[in-house]
Amino acid sequence: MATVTVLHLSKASCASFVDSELRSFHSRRRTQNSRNQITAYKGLRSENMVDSLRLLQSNAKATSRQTKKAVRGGASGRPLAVVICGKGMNLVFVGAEMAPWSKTGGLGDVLGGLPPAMAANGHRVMTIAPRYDQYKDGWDTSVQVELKVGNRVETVGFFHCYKRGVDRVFVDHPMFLAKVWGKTGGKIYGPVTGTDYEDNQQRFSLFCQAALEAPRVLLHLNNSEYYSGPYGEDVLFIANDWHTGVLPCYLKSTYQSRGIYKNAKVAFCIHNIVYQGRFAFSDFPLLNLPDEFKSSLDFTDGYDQPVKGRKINWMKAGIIESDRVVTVSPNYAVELVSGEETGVELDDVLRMTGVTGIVNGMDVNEWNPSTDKYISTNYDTATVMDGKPLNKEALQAEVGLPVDRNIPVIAFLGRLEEQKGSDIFAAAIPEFMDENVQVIVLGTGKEKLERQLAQLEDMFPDKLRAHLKFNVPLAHAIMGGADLLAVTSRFEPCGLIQLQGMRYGIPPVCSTTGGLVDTVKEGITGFHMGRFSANCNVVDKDDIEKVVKTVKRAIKVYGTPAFARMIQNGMKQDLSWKGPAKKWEQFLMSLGATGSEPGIDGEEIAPLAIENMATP
Ligand SMILES: Nc1ncnc2c1ncn2[C@@H]1O[C@H](COP(=O)(O)OP(=O)(O)O[C@H]2O[C@H](CO)[C@@H](O)[C@H](O)[C@H]2O)[C@@H](O)[C@H]1O
Repeated sequence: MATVTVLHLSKASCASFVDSELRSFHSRRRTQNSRNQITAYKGLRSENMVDSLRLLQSNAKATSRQTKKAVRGGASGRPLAVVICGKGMNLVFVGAEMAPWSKTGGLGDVLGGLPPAMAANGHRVMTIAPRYDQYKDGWDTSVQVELKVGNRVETVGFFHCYKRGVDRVFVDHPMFLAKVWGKTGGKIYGPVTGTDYEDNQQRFSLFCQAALEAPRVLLHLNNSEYYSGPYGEDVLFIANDWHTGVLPCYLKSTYQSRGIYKNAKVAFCIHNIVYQGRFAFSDFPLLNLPDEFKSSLDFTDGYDQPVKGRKINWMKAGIIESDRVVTVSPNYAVELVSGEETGVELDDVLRMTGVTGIVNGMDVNEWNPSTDKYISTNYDTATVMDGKPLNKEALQAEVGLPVDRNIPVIAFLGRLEEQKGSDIFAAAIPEFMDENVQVIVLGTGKEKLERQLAQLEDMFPDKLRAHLKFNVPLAHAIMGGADLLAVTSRFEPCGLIQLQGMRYGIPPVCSTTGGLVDTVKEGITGFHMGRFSANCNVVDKDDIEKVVKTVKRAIKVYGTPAFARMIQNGMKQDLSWKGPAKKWEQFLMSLGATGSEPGIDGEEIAPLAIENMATP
C-alpha cells in the first residue's frame, strides 16, 4: 500500500503550498498526468481554494478526477492528502531542563514530549532551555544579545536545532555551560543534589530575559515548510516551575511597557510546588525589576533558610503575574488549593488565581516495549506473558540477583528524596522480605537516603539490589523485567514513572496522591496504598504499614488471571501526549492570545519535520 504523506496546512500556508507545487510542475517535462495535476492545482488557487483543498482531505472520498490525480501524486510524485487547519498558535515553552538534552526528572521529560505533540497539532512551537553542554545537534545562530543581570551586562548567544517539528533553542552563557558541562544530573541546579548554586537567581534571571528575546531576535527560523521567519509578537509563553517565575514580570516591565509583545500571554505551569525559589528579600534589586513587582514576589515564612523571615518567592510571582496557571494533573490542582500543607503556603494565592489540571503524557517512542533497544526481548500486549519472564531473567542476571522467573520482582525508580517516599519504602522493606520476592531500586538523591538503601542491600544480599545512580538503560531494563512498581510518594504532581510502568506491563503499587489518583485505577491497572502523611521530616508508622499491606496484597494477586488482566489494562491505555496535547490546546486557546486558532487532530510526531537544519 502506498504511503500517504499528510500535509497539515494552515489556511495561510495553502497559497504558498499551491504556488510551490505549481512552480515545480512548470519546471518539469509535461506529461498528460502532470498537465492534469497543474489543472487541479490551478483550481485550488481560485477563490474557493480552501474548499477545494478540503475536498482533498481524504483521498478515499475525493470524487473529481482532477482532485484524485492531485491526490495521487504531488510535485515530488508522493501521494498526498491535504488537511486544512486553523492558523494555530505561536507557542514558546521555557524551562530549565529539556529531554533528551538535559534532564534531572519529569520536568525535562514534559518539555521534551509535549512541544512536539503541540507541533503535530498544527501549532508553531519553540522551546527555550539553557545550553548545558556542547550539544552535537545544536547550531550556533551567531545571534547575541546583551542583558542586564544584577549590576553587570552579560552577553548571551543562541544555539538552535529543529526536531520533530519544534524549534529547540538553547541559551548560551558560561553560567550554564561552564557549571554543568554535561547532559544530565543535579549539576543543573547546584554542585551536588540538594544544594543550589549561589548565583541561581542571576542564572535564571538571565535565562528568563534571554527567553523573552529569542522569539524576536531569531528571525530566520526557516526549517519548516509551512512556517518561516520570526515568531512575531503574538506569542504565548509557557513558563515552567520557579526558574521561570519572573518571566512575566520582565515581559511587562521590559517589553509591554514599551509597546512590544502587547498581545503576548503567559501560562505558568507548576510541575512541583515544593521548589519555589525562595531567596532573601534584600536580593530584590538583583532582578532589576521596578518596585511595582515587589508585592508579587514578597513572601514571609517561618523558616530560617536561606534567611530568616521576609523573602522573595519566584513561584509566587509566576503565579500572580501570569495570565493563567496550570499544573500536571487535575487531582494535584485540587490539592494545591486545598490547604497550606498541600499548597505549600501558596494555596491562598492559587485560590485567588485558580489553577487548571492537565495530566501529563509520556514519550511512547522512547518507552515502547516492542522496540526498546535496552531490553533483551521486545514484547507487546500479545507477547508480554512470554517476554517479561525472559527480560526478568536478564535483569536478575544483570543486577546480580538469583535468576528465577517465578519470583516477583518489585522495582522502585526515582529521585531519592522525601517527596518520593524512598525512606518510607526503605522502612517497609524488612517487613515484607519474608515473602518470596526480590527488590530492585534505581535512584540517586540525598546522601542519607542513598545510605539507607545501601544498608538494606547488605541486609538482604540475595533479595535486594540498590543501584544508586542515574542510568537510563537500566531504567528501561527494569521496566522490561520487573513485575510490580512501588511508587511511595508523599506527594506526586503527576508522576511519569507509573505511566512508564503500565506501558511495560507493570501494575504500580502506589500511594493515593496527586496524579497517581488520576492515572492508576485500583484493581484495574494497579494497587492503591492510601494517602500518606505529607510531613517530610518523619516516617509515619501508619504509612509503613500501608506499604507492607499493599505490597503483600499485590504479591498475592501476582500470577493470577486478575494480574494478567491488570497487565493488559495498563498496556492497552493510550498514555501518549496526543490526548493531553488537545487539552493543552483548549487551555491555551482560553488565554485569548491575538490570532490564536485551534490546530488539527495531529499524530504525536510532526509528519514533515525536517530535522537538524542549520539556522541560516
Ligand atoms: N536513577 C534514574 N535513572 C534513570 N532515569 C531516572 C532515574 N530516576 C528517575 N528517572 C526518570 O526521571 C523521570 C522522573 O519523572 P517523574 O515525573 O516520575 O518525577 P519528577 O519528580 O522528577 O517530576 C516532577 O515533574 C513531573 C513532570 O510534570 C511530574 O510528573 C512529577 O510528579 C513531578 O514531581 C522518569 O522519566 C524516570 O524514568
